[in-house]
Amino acid sequence: MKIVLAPDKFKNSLTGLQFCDAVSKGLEAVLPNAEIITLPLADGGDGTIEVINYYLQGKEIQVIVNNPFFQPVQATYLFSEKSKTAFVVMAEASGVKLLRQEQFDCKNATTLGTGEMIVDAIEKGASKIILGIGGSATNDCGIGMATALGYRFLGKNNSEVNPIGENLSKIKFIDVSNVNPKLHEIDFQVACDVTNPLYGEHGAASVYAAQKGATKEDVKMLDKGLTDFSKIIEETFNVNPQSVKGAGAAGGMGIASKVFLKGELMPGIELIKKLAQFDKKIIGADWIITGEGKLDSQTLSGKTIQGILSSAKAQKIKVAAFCGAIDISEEEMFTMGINYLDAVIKRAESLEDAMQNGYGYVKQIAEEFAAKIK
Ligand SMILES: O=C(O)[C@H](O)CO
Repeated sequence: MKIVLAPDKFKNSLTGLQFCDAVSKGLEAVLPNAEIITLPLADGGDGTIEVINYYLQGKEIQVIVNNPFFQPVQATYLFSEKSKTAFVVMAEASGVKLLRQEQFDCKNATTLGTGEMIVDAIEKGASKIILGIGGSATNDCGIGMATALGYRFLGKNNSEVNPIGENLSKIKFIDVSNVNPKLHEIDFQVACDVTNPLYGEHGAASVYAAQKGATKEDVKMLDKGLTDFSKIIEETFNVNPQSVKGAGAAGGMGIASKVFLKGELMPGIELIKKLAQFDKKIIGADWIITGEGKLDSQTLSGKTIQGILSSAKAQKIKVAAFCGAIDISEEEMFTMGINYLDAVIKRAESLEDAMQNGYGYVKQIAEEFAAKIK
């Protein structure tokens, strides 16, 4: 029997790897001869660094860069000397997680620090960079990041424009003559957390800027900035930003990654599945066991479990989900393609007990499951 363990994290309770450890122990107690393969996954958000490092076997690199408001901050990225691959998460340098809510002010924020992490990775000799975008405090269409890489954004009288969202409409010309010469030797893969277009009703500013401190007027001004700047992008790179899915991720970092880095954009889960060689490693499996903190109909749209279900369906592999809590009906579960479902909360005395003793409960769930499929 071949069983693949492919969980997301249980937020504030178990990491994906702890889940795999608990489930392996539970399965081995009942099915000592089963072949168990551990492939933790993530969608590009929280917990992704740990999962990526499982596959990359990289070293944590600490570097001082600019935070969203041009102040020094220590940011961490991963680097694997062996595969010359770096994994850079923009939120480390340019994310809302660095700020208190009252500091959110995306019109004045920059992605410069993300570019500085990329420069550091290039200097370390990276030939491939995986860039996770999302959770940003910015709406600068990636001009801060691009500035760190040598692009110059010029306004009236060829004056250099400070790389913040508020200034996008001032840009008349992009000077590419001083771009870091090593930049285009690097293979950039970009994990986007959303698929929004750059501007308009569903664009970066209209949908996300208010969460990052923009007033109604700011949102309008930022959306106009993205619209104006998209024309400059099209003139310079011959790419229509509005036709790029995910262009509006992270305040326009989606399109920035495409035109300035020549990166390939994809949903976070798909990128991590690729890194894990997921579709290859699950060949011939009898079961895939997945899990996450809470399973509800919303979780199933576009997140980690959805990515697992699509791969499992393509190879006709049965799926079991062990979750913290469940908020879907049995009918929904079958429609989604889940064949077996159990939850920690059914056994725990309270939410606190479920969170604190998740490991033991998950192991128990795995033992019961193994006894049923034996
Ligand atoms: O950073 C942001 O703007 C959101 O996470 C969407 O990408």
